[in-house]
Amino acid sequence: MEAKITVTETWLRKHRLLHVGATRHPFIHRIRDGNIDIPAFKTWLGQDYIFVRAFVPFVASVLTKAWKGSNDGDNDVEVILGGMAALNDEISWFKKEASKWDVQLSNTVPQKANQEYCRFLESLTSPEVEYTVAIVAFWVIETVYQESFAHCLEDGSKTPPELKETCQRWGNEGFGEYCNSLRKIADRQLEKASDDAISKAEAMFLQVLEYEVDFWNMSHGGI
Ligand SMILES: Cc1ncc(CN)c(N)n1
Repeated sequence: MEAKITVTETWLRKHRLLHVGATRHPFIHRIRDGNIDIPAFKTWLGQDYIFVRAFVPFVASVLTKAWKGSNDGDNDVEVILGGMAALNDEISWFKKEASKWDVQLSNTVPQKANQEYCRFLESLTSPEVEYTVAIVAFWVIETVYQESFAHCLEDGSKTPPELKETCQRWGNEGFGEYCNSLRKIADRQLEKASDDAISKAEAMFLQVLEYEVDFWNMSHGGI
């Protein structure tokens, strides 16, 4: 018997070009090919630290929605809580990495694309954004980084040794399993969602991919 195609699978097929654009961006290709220019990496590092700090309240809002909107037997709260714990480590890692690369985090000003993305995240904390839509956004945000950085660790990649730890942070198997758990939660929610909620969630899927592309663009001179 053929496995049933999930909603997220249909979106990934339908919007393949945009998905590839977000997960195989030139910034990632340059890391993987060993051609990354260090100022671009440092720009990404400083900007992503700002993003991650804004990501925490968004994840907290998803956690609240999971607590209200999932059943006792589901482990949504545990999965999201695990993500929050990882973010705590991530913030410490950014501080350590910034000092290694001589990036002054306190002097880093968010660029336009980052400001807009952070503002968007803040808008998603509203109780009016349903759990299904919020969990889709969360899954896409985490998965773009997982797929992008895992690509830099595949056989044949020429990622410079000093950037391997960065790629491991999101490209490791454990992070991949966590992203799969988020995807399963999203698909379970989508299975029981109204047509209207599914359309909103699909629009969210596309919007997050676009924000991610703009975010990568920033690191190589885009605004
Ligand atoms: C822009 C962006 N997107 C996703 C992630 C993964 N948490 C991140 N750190 N930064």
